[in-house]
This record gives sequence, structure tokens and C-alpha cells, in this order.
Amino acid sequence: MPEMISVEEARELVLSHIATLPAEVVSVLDAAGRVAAADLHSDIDVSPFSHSAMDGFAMRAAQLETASEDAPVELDVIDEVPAGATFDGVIGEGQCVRIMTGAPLPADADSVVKYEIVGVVTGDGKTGSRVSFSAPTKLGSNVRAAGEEAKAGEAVVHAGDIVNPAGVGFLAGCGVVEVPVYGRPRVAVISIGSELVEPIQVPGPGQIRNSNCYALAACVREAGGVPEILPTVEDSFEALRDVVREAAKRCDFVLTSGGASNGDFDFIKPVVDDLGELLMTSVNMRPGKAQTFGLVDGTPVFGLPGNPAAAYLGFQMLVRPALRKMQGFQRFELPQVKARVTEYLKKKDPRRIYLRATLTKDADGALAVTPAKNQSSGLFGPLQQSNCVILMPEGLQPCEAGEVVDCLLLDVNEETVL
Ligand SMILES: Nc1nc2c(c(=O)[nH]1)N[C@H]1C(S)=C(S)[C@@H](COP(=O)(O)OP(=O)(O)OC[C@H]3O[C@@H](n4cnc5c(N)ncnc54)[C@H](O)[C@@H]3O)O[C@H]1N2
Ligand code: MOO
Repeated sequence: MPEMISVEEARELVLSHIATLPAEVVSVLDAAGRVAAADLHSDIDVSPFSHSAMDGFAMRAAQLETASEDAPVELDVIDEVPAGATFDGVIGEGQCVRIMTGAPLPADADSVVKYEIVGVVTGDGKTGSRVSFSAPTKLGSNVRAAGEEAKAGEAVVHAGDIVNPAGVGFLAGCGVVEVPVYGRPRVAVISIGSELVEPIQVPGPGQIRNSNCYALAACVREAGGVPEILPTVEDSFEALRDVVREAAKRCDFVLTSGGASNGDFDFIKPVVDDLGELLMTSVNMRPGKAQTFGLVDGTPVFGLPGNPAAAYLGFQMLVRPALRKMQGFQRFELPQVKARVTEYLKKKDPRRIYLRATLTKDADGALAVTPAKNQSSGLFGPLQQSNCVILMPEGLQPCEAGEVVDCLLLDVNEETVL
């Protein structure tokens, strides 16, 4: 196993050990944001019948061919058809049918003229009235064709498609009420550290609150997974081994934070090595060099570093892609834009650096990016206030103010096209 690998190599390594979860069937509403695991077919034509797109009058366009301001064509209104009803009669020459939006087009009609541009000669425009048309209408005007959106038996959503809220409506209209989608991974979220106390507690001497667990569980949720926060584990090889072994049996993915470095009390690497196969220990990124990955009984186990920003960015770069692959998503790169950096950026560490930063757009649409003042890997605050990270490539090349840099957007789906 190489000592330190690049972020891209790490992502590839992780993804190569991740399988898509089996499909499960959910109600169409719960399919929103999920990936379809099979082609989904409409049981009927959508819409099932040709219908009017306007409230107006239905007739054949040919009846109005000669209509003009000077010589309007007058027709008798022989019936009225609201949405939900049908007109089964015959529309003779000199006749039309009053029709409402959504009502089936009478078999004899091919066009609809909205009532705002129709004159009433006698009556109130309803059945028994006489109405006038002062212009011809186009064949098929204001008619929505049967099967315009889907034909009976047609695949309307394909395996691998992400169902969005509009898709939920589309599927419902096609009679698809149960949808096979790839499963959501159950993710055990484990904090490691004898110094940790729960957020409801006030830390005593040498103690800090366990914040990683909550951030990481939120990250899991946002990535589509189902987090299960486990009790904090003290810095003990045996204690950690027992917890990881049990979690790997019950869950689809085990995520730890802390104890990933080389200190005297850092045990995630030896635990994964002991229980299964240790595949990665270190990635060329800052923050977040200490990134452990391996398999325990075939379950992926990822050990993030303890420092909050290092854990968070390790998650975004390496764990989120894994959880997305499990759910059938196919894009794993965070959306990236170029922007001018507003200040000089020094580069003392040759690792790839992800600077927490804020991207803004000026009145002309030009993007500018400003790094957060405090880049300590021990802080969540600057991430809460940032909307991107600046990617400073490997090496020691600094960056002048005004230079164009690559920015990876946070809190945006990988499918976003910029
Ligand atoms: N000799 C060296 N020491 C360290 C190196 C190094 O290269 N050589 N790397 C440093 C870097 S960078 C990081 S990141 C950390 C990663 O180490 P660990 O994963 O073992 O992290 P811990 O030591 O357990 O914790 C680091 C830091 O984060 C706090 N922490 C831990 N868990 C939580 C939590 N759940 N919620 C909030 N904060 C947490 C912990 O108290 C420490 O302050 O190693 C450096 N050392
Ligand atoms: O993993 Mo550390 O800085 O690289 O936080």
C-alpha cells in the first residue's frame, strides 16, 4: 500500500470497492431525489385523450376559413362540454360546441377558439346561443393531442435516471405509483476520542464537545444516506475493534472520525487492518491527510481525521462519492468554477490545499473568491460561512491576487451544470 496517494487516486480506490445497493420499492412520492433501478412504463397514453387547452368553442378549422372582420362566420352553440364530461353528438356545418379547458375534444372538432376573441350574437354564449368568429383559426389550435407526453407502454423514466419532483408528477400521471429505486446506505457514524463529551454537556478540563458526529450525520443525510449515530468510543484498540466489527455487520458503511493519525492513541488503522483489509491510510490533501479506508467483512469502513474541517472535507471528497455510488448516482465530482481570488495566497505545504472560501458575483457576472481568514483544520465555523473551497494544486506555487483559481462548490449536487 503506497504511503500517500492523490485525491483522485483515493476516490478511484474507494469507488472501486463500492457496489450499488440492491433496489427497493418505494411509493412514488418517496422516489424524489432517488435513482430509478428499472425502466418505468406508462400504462396509458398521457394525456389519455385529446383535449382543449382553453375555455372556448370547438369546431373544425375549415368552418372558419372565410372568417374576417368584415364577414364574420356565425355558428350555433349546440352544447357545452366541461372537463370530466364528453360530447358524443355530431357537430354539423354552422355549429360549434362550447368547451372548457381539459375537456375532451369532440370527435367532429379539430380546433378550439378561446372565448375572449369570439363575439356573442344572441344569447349568453352558452348552449342555444349564436356566436361569431372574425378570423380563421389554425388547424389544431388550442388542442393538446392524446399521448403528447407518453404513449401507453412507453418507458417514461429509465433505469439510472434521477427522479425529480416533476418526475414524481409525471410518473403519477403514467400510473406508476410504486417505484424501484436503489437503496439508501445505512451509515454507522462513530466518533473516536476519550476527550469527547456530548453537545448537551459542558466540557470539563481537557474535554471537548463531539461535534463531528452531528456534522457527519448531516453530511450522510444530505448525500442520501441514513445515518446511525453510535455512542462515542474511547481511544482503545479493543473498544474500537468491537464497535467497528459490530457496525460492519449491521450497516452498509462505517464512518469514523478521529484516531486516524499516527499518535499513541490512534487506532482506526490497526483496527481495520486487524478486522479486514486496510486499503488506504493517507491522502495528499490539506486539511485531511489522515484518511483511512478498508473493508471489514466486505463492508466499507472509512476513518476520517478528527479535526473537524479535515473530517468534513474528507467526507466531501471521498465518502460522499461512495455513498452516491451505492445509491446509483453516476456523478461524483463537485461542480467547479473559475474565479479571481481577491488576495495573495501563500503555499507553504506541498499538499493539495482546499481553502474554505466565499464565492461572489459582481454586477457584470464576474466571479470573485475570498478565502476565510482562519484556515485551521480544527474549525467548523469557517465552513459554515463558506460556499466553496479554493483548490490550490500540489506543489509550492503561491497565487497572486487577481489570479484565476479553481473553486469547488459546496452544498450543490454533482449533477449541477454551470
Ligand atoms: N505528529 C503528527 N501529528 C499530527 C499530524 C501529523 O502529520 N503528524 N497530523 C495532524 C493532522 S493534520 C490531523 S487532521 C490530525 C488527525 O489525527 P486524528 O485523526 O488522529 O485526530 P485526533 O487526534 O483524534 O483529533 C484531532 C483533533 O480533532 C478533535 N476531534 C476529534 N474528534 C472530534 C469530534 N468528534 N468532534 C470534535 N472534535 C474532534 C480532537 O480533539 C483533536 O483536537 O492529527 C494531527 N497530528
Ligand atoms: O488532516 Mo489535517 O490538517 O491535514 O487537519
